[in-house]
Amino acid sequence: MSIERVSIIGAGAWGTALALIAARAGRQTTLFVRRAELATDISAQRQNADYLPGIALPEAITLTSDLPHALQAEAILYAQPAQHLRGFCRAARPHWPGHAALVLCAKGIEQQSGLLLHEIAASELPSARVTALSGPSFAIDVARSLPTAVAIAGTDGALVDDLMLALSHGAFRPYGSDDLAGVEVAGAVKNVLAIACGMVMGAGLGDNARAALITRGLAEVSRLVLAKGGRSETLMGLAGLGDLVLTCSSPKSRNMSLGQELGQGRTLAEILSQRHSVAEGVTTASAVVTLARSLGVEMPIAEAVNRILHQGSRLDAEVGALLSRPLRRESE
Ligand SMILES: NC(=O)c1ccc[n+]([C@@H]2O[C@H](COP(=O)([O-])OP(=O)(O)OC[C@H]3O[C@@H](n4cnc5c(N)ncnc54)[C@H](O)[C@@H]3O)[C@@H](O)[C@H]2O)c1
Ligand SMILES: O=P(O)(O)OC[C@H](O)CO
Repeated sequence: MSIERVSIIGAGAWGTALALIAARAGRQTTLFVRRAELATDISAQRQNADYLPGIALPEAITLTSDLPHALQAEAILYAQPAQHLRGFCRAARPHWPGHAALVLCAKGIEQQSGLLLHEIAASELPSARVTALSGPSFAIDVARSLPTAVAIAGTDGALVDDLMLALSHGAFRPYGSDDLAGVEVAGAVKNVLAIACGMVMGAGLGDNARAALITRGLAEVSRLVLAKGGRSETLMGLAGLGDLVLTCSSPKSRNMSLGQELGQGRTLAEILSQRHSVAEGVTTASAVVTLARSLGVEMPIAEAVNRILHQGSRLDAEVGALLSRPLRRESE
């Protein structure tokens, strides 16, 4: 299938960057904005001042707040926060075009159910051909045309190939994968681990501690990926190690910077009250704990992050508990 029309749902930083990718690749590009006045503002100013200030949006990107109109496309890229996917699917269902691809570009797990995003889409939007786009990709770097590689995953190989062709251009390079579950789990859990890394950096626990967290975090994500039917090779790829390293090493990450502020002693409520950007790891932390427990997967770092974020536990107590766990073989 030739993909000419690409619509992006959500005009946050990532949705806006994805619209730039599609337009630069020569696609007929529509960016769906929930609020009509914001669509008018962005259209008039040709920039998204709230989420990607200073980045010019070409005329080739059409802004709309009319969902049925936005759904007139061969590929529909979902770029709102993960917790809103179910609501989007329900709103889109009556208007969903026959064979359109749904590309999940959010990174998270549903808090109530512990479901992955493709599982929500399969139940709420059964006619959609579901794929996911994930990997190390700060929106601002993509918007500035800095070199970026991502994974596009789906079980329909021909569709994955079509999406790669439709979105690749210049410095933006997608790789294909058939491991939808692996790519999704890796992309969601890295946000929780980035909060953990931010906390240890904010508390001054040092680079050794962060490297240990990244490595042991990778071990626990691997267990969850395998339990969800994904493959361990995916963890060595862009959506796995690539995104984990990026997000756990840069204060440009909203998740890592939120963790840093927590590590410096601020409360979650204070931090969230001063931000308008999403840090998906906050909701994913409890979702991943629910999911891991239901599958009998041990995830001590995610459990610790969840207790600090949502149950009032202290960082020093959680670090002490992690360090005093029984000694074991690294590959167990
Ligand atoms: N920013 C990045 O660099 C980046 C890169 C890759 C993936 N992502 C993922 O993309 C998703 C969106 O992140 P972002 O960075 O664009 O967010 P953002 O913080 O820049 O923007 C917030 C977005 O949430 C939307 N929103 C707020 N309340 C909503 C509601 N009630 N219903 C529906 N939408 C609502 C806003 O319209 C806006 O699109 C997240 O899952 C994130 O993990 C972000
Ligand atoms: O800013 P973050 O922490 O949401 O990370 C953004 C992207 O997921 C990085 O790949």
